[in-house]
Amino acid sequence: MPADIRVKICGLRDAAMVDAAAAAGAAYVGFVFFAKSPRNVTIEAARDAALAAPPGVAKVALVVNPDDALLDEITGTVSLDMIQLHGSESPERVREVRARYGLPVMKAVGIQSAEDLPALDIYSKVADQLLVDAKPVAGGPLPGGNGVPFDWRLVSNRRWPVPWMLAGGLTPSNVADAIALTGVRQIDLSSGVESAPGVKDPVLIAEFIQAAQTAGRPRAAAPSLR
Ligand SMILES: O=C(O)c1ccccc1NCC(=O)[C@H](O)[C@H](O)COP(=O)(O)O
Repeated sequence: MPADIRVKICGLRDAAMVDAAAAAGAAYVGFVFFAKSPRNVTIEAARDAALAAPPGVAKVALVVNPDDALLDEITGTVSLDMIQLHGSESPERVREVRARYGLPVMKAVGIQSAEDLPALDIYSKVADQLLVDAKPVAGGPLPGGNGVPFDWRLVSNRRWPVPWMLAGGLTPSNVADAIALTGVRQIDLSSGVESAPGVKDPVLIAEFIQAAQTAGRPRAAAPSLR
């Protein structure tokens, strides 16, 4: 039987949110370091929140075109398992960050049309994981976390040499379709489990993870009539 679907709940801001995500079965928790986001955390708040993550739950720092000074401060303060680069970082920058911090790097790639797909092949050669997300609206305030899906058929049953996560507008109601259509085994989301911008809802988190894991399990064979 394939392993369970692994869910990353992104944009957690305190220990209570981390507790709720971990209790519901999240495999990853994400902290957003981006001042314009309603999910932005200070480095100190992320440090405290990360301490609430039990062993086995990976702690991810999400940054957008970070310089080394910011990454030095984050990685020197917060206990982390992965860095998520969510800006326009080049493949060379992905390599540099991996080498400098000794942490796995997940590179987010925004998808809107088939023209965006070659970037996934390029980044799959330098990153440890890919985050296949909806492309943000041009001129919009946030590079991610916009609650907007893309056309999942573009990545239907696609594989890369590294693991990947699907993101963009996923909710408890549409996650089963997303899994069925793409064959993805890892899911990332943020706004789909919020009661208000930046405020995670523990009930929605539990509902989402339950829906994702149910959808990811192979169906039992129909009983024989004889
Ligand atoms: O979530 C944010 O506020 C954010 C800000 C800046 C860059 C990226 C951001 N989020 C990226 C994520 O990893 C989200 O989980 C992903 O884009 C999906 O978001 P959603 O469509 O809200 O589920």
